[in-house]
Amino acid sequence: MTLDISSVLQGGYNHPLSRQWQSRRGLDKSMLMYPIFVTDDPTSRVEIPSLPGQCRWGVDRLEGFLGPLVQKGLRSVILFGVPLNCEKDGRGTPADDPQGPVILAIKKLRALFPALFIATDVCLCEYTSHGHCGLLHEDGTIDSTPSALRIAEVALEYARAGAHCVAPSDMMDGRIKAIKRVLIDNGLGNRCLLMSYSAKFASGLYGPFRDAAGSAPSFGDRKCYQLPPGAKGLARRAIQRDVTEGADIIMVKPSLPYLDILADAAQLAPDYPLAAYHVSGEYAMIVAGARAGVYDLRVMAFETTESIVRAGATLILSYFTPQFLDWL
Ligand SMILES: NCc1[nH]cc(CCC(=O)O)c1CC(=O)O
Ligand SMILES: [Zn+2]
Ligand SMILES: [Zn+2]
Repeated sequence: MTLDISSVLQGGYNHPLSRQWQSRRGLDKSMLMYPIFVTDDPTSRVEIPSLPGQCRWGVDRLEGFLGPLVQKGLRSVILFGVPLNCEKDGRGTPADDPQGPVILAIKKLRALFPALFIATDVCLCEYTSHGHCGLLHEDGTIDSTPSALRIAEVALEYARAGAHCVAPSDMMDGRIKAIKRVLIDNGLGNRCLLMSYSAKFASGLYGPFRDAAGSAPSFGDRKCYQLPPGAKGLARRAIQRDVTEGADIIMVKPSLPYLDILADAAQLAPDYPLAAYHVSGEYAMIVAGARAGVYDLRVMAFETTESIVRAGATLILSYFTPQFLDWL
């Protein structure tokens, strides 16, 4: 029997941590998911100048880097691949290379830290020659349907490698349904959580990330797939759409300029864990302001993060995670 998308709930609470995310609480360590950049030089550790304190890590370095954080209570990470020695092409072939950094890191982390929840960002922009998040028509516009299918293929490979969660950040129409379908059809529907970057805005706050991941588009921008900053109605529709397409967690991104959208999501999807991505530019601004003497770093990290919780987030993707493990 093939299950309908609307029949499958178990993928959303297969893991002890995803079960905790189903209830609402105040800020604690289990609500933090730490974004990690994994590169294809296994021994490298390269600081990212635009993201002070964050590095690109080779797979062999993950144990030394994450071990102490797991000791301090780190519960989950989200992996981003940064391929530096691969042949990028129009369909992002290296994204699901079995020897690529993300798949190797999933397997390694599953073995090293059995209790750590491993999410993977799913997108093509780090792997396409043009740097866009989907496949393109000849005229350079997005070809949405094959994009969603290709993204679903990549998500399936991450889930097969052992990812507890796949999180598509591409904003292609139909990708949540396509991914959920492929997970169900391959026996992973009840095991792999699908977290949708549902309301992801075309923001100026992704600069440091694109720098870190080498994922800036080589031409044009992402405004035909990421949402216009002023678009409340579209964001609400995107959230509702992803709920009906089978998402287990809804995400809003960036966070502080979009707290109203987060509050809307809490009201539109009250029965879902709600994630907020406190993105690279938000982190870099807070660090820069603290360095300029405008305010205390810790005070602002708490104030912004608690505001995100107040607006309705039950899960926060944060570059401040290592500091919060000391502070909380
Ligand atoms: N699809 C790629 C992706 N996944 C997460 C981020 C941003 C994360 C951050 O800024 O911290 C981006 C950048 C973008 O869409 O250009
Ligand atoms: Zn992308
Ligand atoms: Zn466009």
